[in-house]
Amino acid sequence: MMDAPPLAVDVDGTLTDGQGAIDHRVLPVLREWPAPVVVATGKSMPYPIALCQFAGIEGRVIAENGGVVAVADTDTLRFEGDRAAAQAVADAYVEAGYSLGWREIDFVNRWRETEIAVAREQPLAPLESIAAERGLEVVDTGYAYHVKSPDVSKGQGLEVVADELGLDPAAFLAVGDSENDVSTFEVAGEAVAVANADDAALAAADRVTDDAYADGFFEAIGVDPIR
Ligand SMILES: O=C(O)COP(=O)(O)O
Ligand SMILES: [Mg+2]
Repeated sequence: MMDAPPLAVDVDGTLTDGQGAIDHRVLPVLREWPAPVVVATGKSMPYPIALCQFAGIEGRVIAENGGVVAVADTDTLRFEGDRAAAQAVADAYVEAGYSLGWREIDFVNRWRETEIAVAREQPLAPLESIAAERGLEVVDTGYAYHVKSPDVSKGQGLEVVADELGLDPAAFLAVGDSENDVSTFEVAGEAVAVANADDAALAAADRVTDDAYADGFFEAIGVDPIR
């Protein structure tokens, strides 16, 4: 086998099962991967940082769809996007009679610093029009609607992380499942969508796995996990 490439890996739908639970078999695989692993997610920062911590890997994280980038190796923490603008969209959406759809104590947005996420059970059209009025966009990850600045993306985050690590972004193998992974797929040298991916990710991928979720991730990186 050729040298293992650095990985840019999505979380929800890629390292998880269909219910959002991490497939425990990914933890030793991430830890033993011989090249850098970058976790690139729409979730807020504490989730991927905790994943890195508990998997025993260096904290190299793209959170909030690129809004927050952390590279422990170089003591880097970078923010993009506009939380206040996203909050104004959320406020106007609630003002118009809708709800963000989370529980009263909102762990989805509590530590979110550059965007706002809305539950997918909530109406999308008014959220999109309110966001567009304010120059923001809504991205559907299959797990939440994210109200974000259009110039922020996981792919831009990957360019920052690669630069910090002294790597060419084109050296990365990216694995993901949704619209918010398309920018990563464009920046990475090789892009693999897992079988459960949405149409945007399928169209942007160089390869699509036969297996779904974490099994698709293992297939994408050519690893046979211990069960
Ligand atoms: O937070 C989400 O909505 C999706 O997260 P993901 O980018 O790890 O799939
Ligand atoms: Mg995903």
